[in-house]
Amino acid sequence: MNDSQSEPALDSTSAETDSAPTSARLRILWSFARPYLSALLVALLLGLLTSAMVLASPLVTEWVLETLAVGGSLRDPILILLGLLVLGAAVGWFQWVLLGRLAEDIVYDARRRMTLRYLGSRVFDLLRHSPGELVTRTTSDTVLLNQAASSSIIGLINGTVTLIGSLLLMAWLDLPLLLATLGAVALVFVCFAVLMPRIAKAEEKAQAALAGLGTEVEGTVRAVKTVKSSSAESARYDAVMIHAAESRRQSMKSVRTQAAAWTISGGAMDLAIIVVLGFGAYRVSLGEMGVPTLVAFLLYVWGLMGPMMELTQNLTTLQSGLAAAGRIAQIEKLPAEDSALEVTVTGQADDSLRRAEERLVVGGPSATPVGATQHEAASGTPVVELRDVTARYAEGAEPAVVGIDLQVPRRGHVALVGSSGAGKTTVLNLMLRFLEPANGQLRLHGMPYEQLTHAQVRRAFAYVEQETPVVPGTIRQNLLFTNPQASAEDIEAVLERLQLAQKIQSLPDGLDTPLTETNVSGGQRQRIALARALLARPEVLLLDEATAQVDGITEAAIQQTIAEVATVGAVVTIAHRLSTVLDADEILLMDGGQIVDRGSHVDLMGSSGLYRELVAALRIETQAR
Ligand SMILES: Nc1ncnc2c1ncn2[C@@H]1O[C@H](COP(=O)(O)OP(=O)(O)OP(=O)(O)O)[C@@H](O)[C@H]1O
Repeated sequence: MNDSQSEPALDSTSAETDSAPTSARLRILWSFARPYLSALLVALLLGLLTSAMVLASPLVTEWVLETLAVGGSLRDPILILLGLLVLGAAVGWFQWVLLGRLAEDIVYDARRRMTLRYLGSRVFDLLRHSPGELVTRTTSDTVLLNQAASSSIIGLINGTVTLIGSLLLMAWLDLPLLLATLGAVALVFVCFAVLMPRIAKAEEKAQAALAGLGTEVEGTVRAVKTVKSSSAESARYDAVMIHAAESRRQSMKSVRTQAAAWTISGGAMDLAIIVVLGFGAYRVSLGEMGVPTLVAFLLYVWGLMGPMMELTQNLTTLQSGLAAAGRIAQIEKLPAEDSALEVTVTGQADDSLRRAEERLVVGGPSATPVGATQHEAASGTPVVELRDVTARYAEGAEPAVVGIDLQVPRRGHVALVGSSGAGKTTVLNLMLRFLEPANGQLRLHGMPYEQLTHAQVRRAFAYVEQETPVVPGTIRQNLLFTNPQASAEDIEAVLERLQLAQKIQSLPDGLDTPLTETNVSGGQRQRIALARALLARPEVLLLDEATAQVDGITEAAIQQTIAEVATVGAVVTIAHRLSTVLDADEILLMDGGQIVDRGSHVDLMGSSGLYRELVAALRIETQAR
């Protein structure tokens, strides 16, 4: 039994992180930056060097002016100024590149981990989330995170150092003038302290609206045919635009507040310059200070805006980054299929990434196929077996199937039939280990599923879904992703057999044409899925027949595929067609989550009223066609 099905799922409302204390959010953010500590330290050092050069320039300027006043040689101070300029530019360039790379490394690493977490998570826990929401977390949240975890940390430190350094040097140059400036500096700080939280809140809300926008657009595009055929464009437009309008409203709030903050602070600093100029000129006239000192002081006042801007901008970035880090960290709540796939999205000082990559990407030793031993083959051990299996989709929910006993022989065709909701798809979900049983056991070649990895179990199967979704990529990639080793001859033969060769030749790039919903028909897409299953040479082919009408060629292709595979391996179908039922070696009749009868078509026609009803319905459907 696997009771971990009840673990909390990812919180789609983000309410938890929103209420998390800043210290917890900072810890999450830091966990993203920590692996790059050495690069961060170098960037910080370079930043401090730049600050030192920025701070030194006015003093050297003062020296130039003083030298000019006494008629000395300007060579040394000018050379030093030029040296500072060149060195500052070089250090600034290097720091820029270093921070840019650091930011990209952080975002790349986060995306890598998130993708592995999605791929390794339990199917139905992942499906509970809207793809749009997961897309936003992987794309835009990671961008907010990278800025916060790299440049904003450095920017905050640099800004603080430059600001404090400037103030100290200004105090050293002339204390009374500094006191006259401090009023303006204090006004700027109060202004930002009051307005910044509002800016951050608005940006956070704009980001949340963006996630909603992604979800709505994604859902609308995906269901565009239903939307159009039900003339629901207006309703979908409204649903999308609510989020777009909210994003604009919040962003405008942020823009207005930022404009106010910058106007007030810019005005305050301009005022400070006028005060310093007036008061400074007065003190020069009294002989209490020299013109060079006044100029140097003014340069510091002009320069003050720089670190203050740096501090406030980076504080805003940090705020958005903290919220994004919180949302990204929630991905860790997606329950993994097994512990080896529990990639930590934060706190990267572990080897979970390597473990998961070995499992999912390079297919380590765990993906070794489980074959039947000669003894098992001889003794007729079923390839797949369900023993008294009960399963539910969520803790506390009604079981979807109860006490299922079922054996799939190594060769032949087993058909599952039953009305809608009878539990047929659930049986396939269990076989593919998308769902864990609450009770009972599944076995592959006599080996309990618990002793095998998910990859080992799945290697035995090829699964043709009813809706056969298009996996992004070319037709060739779609055909080969279960068996990349299939030869060109194999592909050609399978395409010929399923009457796809001509269609594919007619496409502009043949097999290398991207597969989309529009360049092949539904039936052709289904045949491509069958071709993929045939190329995989599975031990067990699982086929969920389309309930909707399929074209004659596709129906014949399905028939042929089942017949061919059943002679060399096992086929389990969810049968929605009379012909499929008639072909089956064993039919399992399901009702209310249980197998209520089993046998051949002839047996069941004699023994089961429910079966006769189902067959009558299929017959009517067939005749109607
Ligand atoms: N993802 C899911 N989450 C929760 N309950 C589910 C889920 N999938 C199926 N169920 C429930 O499990 C039960 C069995 O459903 P299942 O899909 O296995 O039936 P089915 O026989 O395949 O039906 P159909 O022919 O309509 O596909 C139903 O009560 C269904 O509501």
